[in-house]
Amino acid sequence: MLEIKNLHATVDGKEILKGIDLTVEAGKVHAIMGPNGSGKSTLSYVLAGREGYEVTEGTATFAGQDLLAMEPEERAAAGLFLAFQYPVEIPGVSNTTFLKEALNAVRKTRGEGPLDAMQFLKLIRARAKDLNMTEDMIKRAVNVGFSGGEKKRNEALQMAVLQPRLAILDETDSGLDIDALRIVAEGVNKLRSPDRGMLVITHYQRLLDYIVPDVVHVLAHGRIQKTGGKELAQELEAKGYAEFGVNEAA
Ligand SMILES: Nc1ncnc2c1ncn2[C@@H]1O[C@H](COP(=O)(O)OP(=O)(O)OP(=O)(O)O)[C@@H](O)[C@H]1O
Repeated sequence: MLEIKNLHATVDGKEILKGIDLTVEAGKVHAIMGPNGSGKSTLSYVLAGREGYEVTEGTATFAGQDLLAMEPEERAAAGLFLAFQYPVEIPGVSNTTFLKEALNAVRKTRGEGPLDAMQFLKLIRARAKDLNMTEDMIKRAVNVGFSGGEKKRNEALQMAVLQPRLAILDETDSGLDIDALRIVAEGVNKLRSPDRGMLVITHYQRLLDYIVPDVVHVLAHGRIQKTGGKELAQELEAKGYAEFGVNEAA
């Protein structure tokens, strides 16, 4: 599904990723944990194709395609989804309009016809209900005036509607209260499927109590330093990241 080899990337001329090797198989949930400033968000931005992040060495293939050669919108259309750590606000564009356009663009790539307004409304209402989101929230402009937790729920809604092949969740737990965390995690768990891969980036083991990962990686100093099963997350919670040293930037 996703195969990253020796990935190096710089931001403003500073090398942040220093040789990442990571394979996410279909049907698996991989978690990345690591101290502040270790490069977790940088990795997700590089995979999504965000401007300003320059890959200097290495490769990343997604479903057999050269991911790094694709434009960001081609990556999204091919089924890559990134739930942002800081979701952006889009004034003047309603959640419903935004998601309908996004879904129909993805459907087009899959060779499927567009959903009409009624079909789409039925879909988004059902998915919003699963996440305890009100009708008002799906009609409002994307993330405008949403609380931190509501924005994270909205990311989960986007993912539930778009049904990506590979979902990357960047600190989706931050800003969520305990009930919202459970609801969002349930939403994510519903999306677990044999043909979908997931990469969950988090600081805390708490999220991983709800979204139980198959594999856990520790990212520190721009590289994967350790890989293990779900028990590695518990170990980190107990011991912290001391054994991996403190990041220069932290
Ligand atoms: N535009 C930039 N210019 C210089 N350095 C940057 C820039 N953007 C990010 N960095 C640096 O890259 C490093 C990695 O940042 P990144 O956001 O990937 O870390 P992270 O592991 O996601 O951290 P956190 O857990 O705190 O969210 C940090 O030291 C950060 O200061």
